[in-house]
Amino acid sequence: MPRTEVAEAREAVVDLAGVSVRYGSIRQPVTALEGVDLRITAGEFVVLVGPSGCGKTSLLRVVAGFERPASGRARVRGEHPRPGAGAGVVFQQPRLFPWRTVGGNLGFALARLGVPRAERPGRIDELLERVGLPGMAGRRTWELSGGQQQRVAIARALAAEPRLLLMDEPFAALDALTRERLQEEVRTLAGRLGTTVLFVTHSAEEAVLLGSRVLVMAAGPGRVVAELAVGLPREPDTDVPALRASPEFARLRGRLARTMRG
Ligand SMILES: Nc1ncnc2c1ncn2[C@@H]1O[C@H](COP(=O)(O)OP(=O)(O)OP(=O)(O)O)[C@@H](O)[C@H]1O
Repeated sequence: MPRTEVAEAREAVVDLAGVSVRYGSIRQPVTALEGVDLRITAGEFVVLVGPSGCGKTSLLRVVAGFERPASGRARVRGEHPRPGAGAGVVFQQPRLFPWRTVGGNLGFALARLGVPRAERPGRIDELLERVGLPGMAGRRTWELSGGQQQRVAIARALAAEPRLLLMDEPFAALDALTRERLQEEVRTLAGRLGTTVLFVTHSAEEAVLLGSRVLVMAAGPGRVVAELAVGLPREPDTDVPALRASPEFARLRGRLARTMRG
């Protein structure tokens, strides 16, 4: 690897120092986050876990550029975070364009990325295949179930093959089988493309399966209280179903669940 690439690989993609986020009024302030430090380097898959209200979404919103910290410093690749700066974002709700078809939603994203018109139908079919919705390009989004809509939103984020992917409980509304399938898809894809991911979940199992590093947060005020390095294999050809069944996976999941309870 040339020297510049080595330096880039070590450079922080996300760099937060002493970040605090406050909502509400001066009379009734809500401190969602207090003094959070977070450094994520290229290719890391960082998962945030913690009880409801501990500031996970707020942290993601700071990195996405939707929320400005009340104090502290936030940088994404050395710059102030701003929406549309290249990070792919998947929210808890799908937020699709209701007036476009499924293919229209994906085609719009591909067009914005400069994918030539002639290549778009093939790319759309491939993306829908990946999220388990083959042949659904012509459907209206309102004809889809909530879980199916969320899969379209995930396909839209994957379409851009972003270098930074921010995901806020993206699989929460899906049935167990679809969730497992998409966990495997996102894990493999991120590994193959070297995508840096910041992912929010309530599930210790999901956190250990996906994350190379898991940060445990606590509320009142929202902060990071523990960190777990996950040393499970991440090569693109990893047999993920076998990994799920491995004793090491069970050990890590148990350890994280205990930390989350404690
Ligand atoms: N727009 C807002 N106005 C006022 N308070 C807010 C706002 N958004 C979030 N909060 C408060 O900030 C705190 C952190 O919220 P946040 O959504 O970041 O937590 P979370 O860990 O993502 O929660 P959950 O797991 O339930 O999604 C909570 O106390 C919440 O009530």
